[in-house]
Amino acid sequence: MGKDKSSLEDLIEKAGGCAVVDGGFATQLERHGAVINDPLWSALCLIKDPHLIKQVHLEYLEAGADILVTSSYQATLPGFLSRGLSIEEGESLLDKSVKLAVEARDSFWDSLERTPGHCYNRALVAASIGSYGAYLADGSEYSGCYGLDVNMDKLKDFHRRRLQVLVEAGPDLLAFETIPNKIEAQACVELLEEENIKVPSWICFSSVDGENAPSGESFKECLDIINKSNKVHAVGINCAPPHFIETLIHKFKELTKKAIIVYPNSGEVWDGRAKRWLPSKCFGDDKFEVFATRWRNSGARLIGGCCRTTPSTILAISKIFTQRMERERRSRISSVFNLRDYASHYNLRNELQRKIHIVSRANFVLK
Ligand SMILES: C[S+](C)CC[C@H](N)C(=O)O
Ligand SMILES: N[C@@H](CCS)C(=O)O
Ligand SMILES: [Zn+2]
Repeated sequence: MGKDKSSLEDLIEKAGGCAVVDGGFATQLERHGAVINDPLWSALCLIKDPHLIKQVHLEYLEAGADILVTSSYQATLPGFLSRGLSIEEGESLLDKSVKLAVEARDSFWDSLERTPGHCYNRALVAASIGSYGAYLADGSEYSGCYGLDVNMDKLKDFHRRRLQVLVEAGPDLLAFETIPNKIEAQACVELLEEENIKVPSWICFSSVDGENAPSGESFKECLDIINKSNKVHAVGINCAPPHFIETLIHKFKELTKKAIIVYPNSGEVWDGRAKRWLPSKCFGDDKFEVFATRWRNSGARLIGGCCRTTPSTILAISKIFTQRMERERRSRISSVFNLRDYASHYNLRNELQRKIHIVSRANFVLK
């Protein structure tokens, strides 16, 4: 029996085979002046400036994002508790992170009703679940070094309640982001099963060498675990430099049948101690445009940007994908016309032959 298409697969199909994920969320908050040099990082805005969160979501929608990733990357209950908030307040902020994105999506979609012929899809909201390393706020989402006291149970305990609250808030998808090692990938997979989560999810790894997970463990080891789960619909890389991505897509294609998702950062490197981006090989929107085509041709089905990319990056990607879809649509129409031409030519020929046959038969009868 064929299995039903998930909302994610449906979106990918509607988008012409490759959907666009939004870009750096915290980056865009900062461009609007938000100060997030804080252990809560972008989640600080959930407390201080929720309107700005909605505005950034709207900017990514306008740029053509098919998927919004929520502001919950570094929003965690222990993080909020150490801020002096109660459990109820922390849970309400997690709920709010999803609601803000849903509200932005709904109001943008409603406004499009007044724009005939627009080429947007109704976006999906993916609840961001940053890695344990993100919560540690020491840059360990890029090293995978969690210390000896961190075992499977600890990781599951860390993720469980946030996962429950986010799911309860009603996102379309779950986005596990910048997972740096095998044990955390396994914790996520086991949790999805234990909590019987019905919301489709993706799991994305960071990478600092372009070959392995940051911990040094091979992606084969990591994907072997994920492949066993039917709760994970896509797997890939986020917040790694763009020049690693094409090779990693080819590697992932050999390791999994799941949809492949990539949303790299600009190429700059995060200094976890100084809490700032170090200037290094940095790729602009023009490069993303070229890369995105190559990533798509290599087999990625979800493409976007992560830190230090902005709505203009997403606009560059979505524009070339929309143009491509338009070209494909035109060539489909022209091949339908060709087929029709052929069919009418064929019918005409048959019709002529039938008439010739009738005339010759009549001649024969008359003779
Ligand atoms: C994706 S990194 C730039 C997020 C910030 C990091 N977890 C930190 O707090 O240092
Ligand atoms: N969704 C997060 C990921 C940080 S690596 C953001 O874009 O800020
Ligand atoms: Zn990032």
